[in-house]
Amino acid sequence: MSDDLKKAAAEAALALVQPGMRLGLGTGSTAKLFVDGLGAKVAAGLDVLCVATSEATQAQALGLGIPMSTLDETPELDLTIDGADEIDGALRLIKGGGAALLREKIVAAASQRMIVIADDGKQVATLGRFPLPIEVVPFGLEATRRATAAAIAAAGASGDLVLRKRPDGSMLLTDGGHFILDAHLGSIANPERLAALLNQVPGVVESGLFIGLATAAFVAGPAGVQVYGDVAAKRG
Ligand SMILES: O=C(CO)[C@H](O)[C@H](O)COP(=O)(O)O
Repeated sequence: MSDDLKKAAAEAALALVQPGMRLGLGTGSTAKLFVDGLGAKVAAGLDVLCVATSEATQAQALGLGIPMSTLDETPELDLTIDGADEIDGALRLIKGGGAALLREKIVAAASQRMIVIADDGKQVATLGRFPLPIEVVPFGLEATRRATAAAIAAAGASGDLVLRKRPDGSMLLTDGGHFILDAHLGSIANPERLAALLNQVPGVVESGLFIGLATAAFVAGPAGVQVYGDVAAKRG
């Protein structure tokens, strides 16, 4: 998808940033464009304090001179801007294509508002065409894989679970030192039930189902940027 659409979504989100805000910075190519734009604003004098959702975003932000904090020092954030792999009509998301789902979910949950920025290729009627990332601890991998498959079946879904590797064939490790199983489900009829069942599997750290976290989305298409949800709404 063209960078122009991602940039348009990122710029719409940049317009929401106010001096003094505590921001969560997402991960991925769309979030990277937002961080680039934020860096330019900081260079021009904007005062913000940010928390990154990955080591990659942390390095990018520090390189741009953006003041960075941690959730230990700054446990409550005003606004998180992040990308997504899929968005449905209820602002439910699949995230984790960039392997940052765990920190992304922790940062989103610590934010009053989470606004998704994406191109319109990410919009779906039903989640699941994008393989669902499931972060698991390395210990007991095969047992966890079987229990995860059983949880997926209990939620009425099915599909291969593929251990994510790097392009060079080595095992992918997340920033937290975990593995990722990508669940190729095709469609997820009941995301809430699947998320709840996955969360009960010992060894599963988190799934890439983000439910009730995004408060709004800027989705860029050829006709411009569409706004979904309420950009001012805060999570209760
Ligand atoms: O969840 C993510 C990383 O873990 C990303 O937000 C998601 O993969 C979208 O990335 P991109 O903007 O590059 O399409």
